[in-house]
Amino acid sequence: MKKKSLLFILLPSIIFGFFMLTSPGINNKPKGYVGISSSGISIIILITIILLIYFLKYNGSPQFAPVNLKTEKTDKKNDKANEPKIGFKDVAGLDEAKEELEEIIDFLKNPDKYRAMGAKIPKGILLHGPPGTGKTLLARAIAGETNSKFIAASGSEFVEKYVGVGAKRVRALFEKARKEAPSVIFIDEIDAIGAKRTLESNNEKDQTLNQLLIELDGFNNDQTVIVIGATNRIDMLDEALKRPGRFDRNIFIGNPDIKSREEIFKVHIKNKPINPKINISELAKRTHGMSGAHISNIANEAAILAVRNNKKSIDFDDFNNAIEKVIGGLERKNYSIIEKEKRRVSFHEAGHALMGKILSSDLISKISIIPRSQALGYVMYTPNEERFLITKEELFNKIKVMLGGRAAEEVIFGNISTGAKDDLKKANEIAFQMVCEYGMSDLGNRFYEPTLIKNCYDIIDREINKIIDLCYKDTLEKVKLNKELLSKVANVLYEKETLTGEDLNTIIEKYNSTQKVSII
Ligand SMILES: Nc1ncnc2c1ncn2[C@@H]1O[C@H](COP(=O)(O)OP(=O)(O)OP(=O)(O)O)[C@@H](O)[C@H]1O
Ligand SMILES: [Zn+2]
Repeated sequence: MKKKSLLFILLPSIIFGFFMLTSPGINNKPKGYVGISSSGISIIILITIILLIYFLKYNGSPQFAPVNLKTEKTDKKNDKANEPKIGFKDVAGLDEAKEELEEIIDFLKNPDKYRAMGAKIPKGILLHGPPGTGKTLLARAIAGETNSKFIAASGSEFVEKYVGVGAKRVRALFEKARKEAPSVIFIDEIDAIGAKRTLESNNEKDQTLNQLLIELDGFNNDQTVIVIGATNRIDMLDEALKRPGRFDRNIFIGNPDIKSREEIFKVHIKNKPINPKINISELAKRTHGMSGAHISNIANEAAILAVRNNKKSIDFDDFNNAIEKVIGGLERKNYSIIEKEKRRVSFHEAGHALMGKILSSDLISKISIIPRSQALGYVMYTPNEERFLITKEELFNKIKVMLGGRAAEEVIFGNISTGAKDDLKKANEIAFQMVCEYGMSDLGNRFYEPTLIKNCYDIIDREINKIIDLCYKDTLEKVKLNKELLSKVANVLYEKETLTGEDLNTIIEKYNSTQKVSII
């Protein structure tokens, strides 16, 4: 019986019983007497006891709490028998992530091969990145590719008031996964249980997290179970969770670039009647900064609009209106700013890349104008070689690469923007260390203790200023000298949104072939 219906029957009957038994007419008591007869008392006590037991059983005591209250929902989610199997072909783009997951897939497919070698089996993977980028989809595809059972849960399902309930659910989840192995456990919003523990301890949360750690440690090599956690806030996770043997691999799943957006569109229009004149790359171009979930939403909206207008197939207008609608649902202001500033961000990032190439510091692995956490774009480097010592010249070069973004903005637009905040912070940190820790300024071979730094702040500040100024002047000069190449890189970046190190080399080589003297 449902909790609510029982309450509806029992509560009125108690009240009714009370009034009946205390009513003077019924019990033939003298007028004014409001006492209760002894049989009345026993009935009320009996009903109260029944009520009390009921509430203790279902509400109060954690021992009685049903384990995994949401199994119904989770089971529904997991019961993929009637749904078509999802594989990597349904996940568009995300090539780097897929490549990283190859090994996990191979393990799930051929666990014995790894066991025979005595190899430690990978257990936990964290997928992190903005919402709607395909983390759940990817986890599902791993299960599909390997014919494993997909067992999904959300971190918030384990957050409970009563001590021990969350932990019990974690145990039940892993038990189920072991029973149904090979299996993939997917815990969305893992930060809800895996958040950093603070001094104000919360017994229930701590127990749940501890249970998760115990389960992760408790796997042995015979069990083919992989745990995938997803979060938008990897910085919030407790370090214990990221230790070797637990979630020791993390893969960033970012918003798609223009090519990936095109592929995502293709996945989502596959089963829809589409006007053959539709230019998908144009759709991709118009959805800069959007996630896979937005694109899937657009495809669906476009189909609805086509039905509403009694069309036989979805045409460009439907897509256009759907894009407008989704943009309208996003914070319109933010979105249009991202779009408008795409050109400035392209030049800014190209400025970093250009300086990186000229000064041949660390290898550039990727340049992107797809927003990532706070940054509107970024350049990723792979360190050239394992190094412990860095020369003064190399530190100068690092600062110049960091200032390359601002210099490019100044050279191209004639003004500067707030976009260089993080670059300036990092450049100033290096300059500060050069002055106070490495003895690389005009103040000589000095090391400044914190107390001394306070007292000599003015002269230290002047030295930092000198270093940054010197670097910026040189950076400006180099950017001006290579303005044409900068524009070439920025324009391709604007078009493609991400460039690999190789793409960058190709652009430079092509440019150099048109020059008498090659600059880089
Ligand atoms: N790379 C992709 N290829 C195809 N479809 C995608 C892709 N990324 C997202 N989608 C679409 O967006 C929907 C939502 O994606 P998903 O739930 O996997 O995102 P998520 O990263 O798990 O989001 P959240 O962080 O909000 O849980 C998917 O069901 C799919 O339709
Ligand atoms: Zn920058």
